[in-house]
Amino acid sequence: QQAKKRLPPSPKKLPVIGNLHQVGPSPHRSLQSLSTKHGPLMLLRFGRVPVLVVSSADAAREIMKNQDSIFSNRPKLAIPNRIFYGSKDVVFAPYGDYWRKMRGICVNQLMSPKRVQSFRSVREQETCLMVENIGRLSDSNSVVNLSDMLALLANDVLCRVALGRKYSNSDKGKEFKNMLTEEVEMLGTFCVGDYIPWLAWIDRVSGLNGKVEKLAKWFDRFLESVLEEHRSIDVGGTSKDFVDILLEIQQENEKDGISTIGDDAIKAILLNMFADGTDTTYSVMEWTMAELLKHPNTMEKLQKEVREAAGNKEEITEDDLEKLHYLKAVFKESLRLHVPVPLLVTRESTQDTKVMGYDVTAGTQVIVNAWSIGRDPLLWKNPEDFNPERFLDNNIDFRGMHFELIPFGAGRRGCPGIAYATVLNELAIAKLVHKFNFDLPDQAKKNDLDVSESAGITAHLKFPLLVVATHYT
Ligand code: HEM
Repeated sequence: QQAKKRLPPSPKKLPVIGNLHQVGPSPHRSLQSLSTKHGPLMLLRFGRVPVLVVSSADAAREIMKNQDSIFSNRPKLAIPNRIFYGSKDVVFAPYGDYWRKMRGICVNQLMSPKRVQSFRSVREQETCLMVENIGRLSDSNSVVNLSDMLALLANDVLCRVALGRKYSNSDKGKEFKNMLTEEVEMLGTFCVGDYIPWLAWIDRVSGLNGKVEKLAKWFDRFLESVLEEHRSIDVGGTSKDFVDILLEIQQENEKDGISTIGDDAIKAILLNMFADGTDTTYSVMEWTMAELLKHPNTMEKLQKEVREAAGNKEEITEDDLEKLHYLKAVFKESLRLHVPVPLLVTRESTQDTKVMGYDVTAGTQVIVNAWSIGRDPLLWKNPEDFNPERFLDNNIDFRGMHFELIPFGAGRRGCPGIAYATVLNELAIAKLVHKFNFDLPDQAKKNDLDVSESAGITAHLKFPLLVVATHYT
């Protein structure tokens, strides 16, 4: 029976670890190079776990559209399980009724178009503040660390939207930011015990378990205090933040006697938002600015479009974004080349099935290499070039319908934060290129801008983006 199975091609494995030794510090790159040898559907083994690696748009469509219901589970992994209160969140919750309920809250309550719209003033105030800060540095001829500015923007906006206020000016805020960085790093960390259970002691001895425990406890204390504050202070008529909304749902559920979402679920959702919603958003803005600095003609064309749309107005606003077609093309091109989460979020199959003629067994983990699909020469002409023009004469989009461009995933488990991320990104980039001309500091000019990638789950620039900004008048 077993012998009749037609499994996808696999590279050679080593005993015990399987193919783990072939996944280097940039897994999307090593998996891409393996897939050029073994094909767009490749079966690896990480320890005892079968892992299907998907590297073409057709294979991704098969997994995330045609057989989406079979591939909508997430594997239970030790680190997210500990951080998100036993997977009581949305991103890592197993596929089923609980996930459906939490996803519904995300899509209909927290991330609905109306709600995203209700935070317009937060976005406008925070982007204006960023422009003022850059303006001050420009007045004193100082170099601007644009990476820091954009990270602060993404963080401050989400803090206001989710928690009702910013924390960046306090010591607590600095700690919060460091903890978030650690959280994202932790989520990208490989836990030996997940794949080779009898070697789980390595995670204890290496100090990994202790670090995760410390982080989880810190966030728990922090979010407890946020919930307590919201319960004791009536925020009145101002627009509701995520904590207000989640506490309201909790109270209504209690009144109706429905199995309620507990405090742990609320804290888990909030942690999802920060882990998935800040680092990714800031990564796209940072890469976009880096590519614009590397491609002065593209920068000029974009500045022309934005400045013409602004006309005599002091500020470009969200109302103007709709007509900024070139800006949208720049955003897409940036997401194509620099997929913020290059391997998306791992899925897992819940039953035996066939994919493109190959047998895939239940319990197989599935990694979709969106980064590699975005650079597939069969889909994209000169894929390594940054060329927004490629999007001007077609309707290819990143909302999960066109599988050659899936930075937000697709299907049931696709990202519910697309609208939130898109409007903030477009507004921030439009404001920057409207108000300033940018150049590289002399030293960087000599060496040309280094756009290499850092290692880790989110692909950032390896070095902070330092620029000289001059006011455009
Ligand atoms: C540029 C910004 C962003 C990128 C590139 C991104 C990317 C992703 C990806 C790749 C997934 C997994 C999709 C899949 O399995 O098919 C995901 C899921 C998710 N994202 Fe995002 N995301 C971004 C922004 C946000 C924001 C701003 C939020 C909320 C504040 C958010 C909340 C979520 C949630 C809750 C899920 C889990 C969905 C589920 O499993 O049902 N994301 N995101």
